[in-house]
Amino acid sequence: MSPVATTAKAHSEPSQLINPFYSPSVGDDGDATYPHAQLKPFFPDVTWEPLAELTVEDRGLHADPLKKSLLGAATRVKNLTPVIGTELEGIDLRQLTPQQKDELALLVAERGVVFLRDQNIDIHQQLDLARHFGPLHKHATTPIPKNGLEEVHVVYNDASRRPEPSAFSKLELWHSDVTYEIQPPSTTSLKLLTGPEVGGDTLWSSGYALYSSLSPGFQKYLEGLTALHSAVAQAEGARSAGLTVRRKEIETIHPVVRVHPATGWKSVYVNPGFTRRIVGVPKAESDAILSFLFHQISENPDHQVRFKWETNSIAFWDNRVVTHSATFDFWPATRHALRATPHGERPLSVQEYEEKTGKVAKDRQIEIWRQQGVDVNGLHNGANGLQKKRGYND
Ligand SMILES: O=C(O)CCC(=O)C(=O)O
Ligand SMILES: [Fe+2]
Repeated sequence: MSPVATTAKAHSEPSQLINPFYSPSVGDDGDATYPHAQLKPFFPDVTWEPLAELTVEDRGLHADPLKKSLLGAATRVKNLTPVIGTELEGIDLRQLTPQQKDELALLVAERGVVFLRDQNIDIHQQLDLARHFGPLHKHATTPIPKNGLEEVHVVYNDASRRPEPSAFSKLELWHSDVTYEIQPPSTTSLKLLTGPEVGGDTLWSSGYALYSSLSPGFQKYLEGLTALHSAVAQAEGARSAGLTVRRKEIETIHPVVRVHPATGWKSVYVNPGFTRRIVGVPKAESDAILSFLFHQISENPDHQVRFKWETNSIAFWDNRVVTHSATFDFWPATRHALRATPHGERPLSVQEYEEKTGKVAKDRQIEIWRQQGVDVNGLHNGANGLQKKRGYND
């Protein structure tokens, strides 16, 4: 018999509702021919202690800023948009040296998300690579593989249940992973094992670009704020689907603008999936600010990249500086992917970063223009500065 209760629903996050897009987890029956049957979703009936404080030092801090060893080994380095997303060709992730792994961490930190195709790295090797970036996170509610690897988060959908798209909004699906944790994830990877011929793309949105798009007064205002991130709805969604919540749900307050330890760039750190309110301001103000930021995350195409997966594609994203959202347009096809999720540092506000490092935190866009020799005087940021000169809506 399958170890998975037939009523259990395979789901990834966020599951604020019982997510209709996630199909029931089926047992081994009929799976004999599926090569990844042992990696299909399974919900262990176990519980874990609260997470202890972890020592984490970002590997990007150890990297050559020019990333010569990694980029020199690639046959092609293709930026997919100016602000987010790079595809690397000619690299075999199984062959990376420690130096190249550090450079990959820095590249992901700078570009938000990095894609590689045709990677034969298996899940054990993917976990080992992830461990280079930090101690691995175990998710409290999403499925692990049937083979029992507790540090793997399984993404799985198939024909057995038809999605009901009207049940929740697309905005709610945008998230950064498990931001309610005290030390939320850093350089996270997802590898696609099986996917539809077309559809099932994933989108990422840059928190650096969102920060850069705001006016100086608003940037300063956000830099002084903190927000509450909550695991409660996700845990309740799991319980009402009959699943065991493996670690007690928590709520954590993080800065609204955090600084990436390796790039020193400021990034907006709220997300529709898990951020519930801004602390210490009237509720109406919190609702308005979060709604504005959430809509910028989900609707501003200038901040986004969209990836079309193939079997053996892998994405590395830095959960500290991007949000992401899957699409669910591929039913009845099967889509199966595995995630490895290192813990990062406790998020640092601008003030904390500057006090700790003695450095000044930067606006990514201004910094890049400065490097390109652009006269940035009077340009408080990218989009707004240029639009002012050009006129709106021309
Ligand atoms: O299915 C996807 O493309 C992404 C799912 C997701 O949000 C995750 O694995 O973190
Ligand atoms: Fe996610």
